[in-house]
Amino acid sequence: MLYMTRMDVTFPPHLSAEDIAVFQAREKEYSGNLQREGRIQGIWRIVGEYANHALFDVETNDELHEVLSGFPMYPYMKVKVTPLAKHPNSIR
Ligand SMILES: O=C(O)C[C@H]1C=CC(=O)O1
Repeated sequence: MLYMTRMDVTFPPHLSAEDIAVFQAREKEYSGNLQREGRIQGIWRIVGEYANHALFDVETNDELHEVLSGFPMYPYMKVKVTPLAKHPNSIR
């Protein structure tokens, strides 16, 4: 099942630049693993925002929730999920 997500990241002001760098490194590793596994099909930066759109391919809502809540930055993310169905005009 395909899901388009939007993740907005807001770090609390008490986190230092070093704390944030650690989160970013952990996030890169976690996200890279999901991309290598094919559970993230693509991820794009939303221009001008600390936010992304990502296309997930997972089996169930529960799996998506597990994957999303495993992101190291999850406590600092607002996530919007859009489930995708086949468009009747799609040629693929
Ligand atoms: O930098 C971001 O957009 C936050 C984060 C969420 C997933 C990911 O790979 O990075």
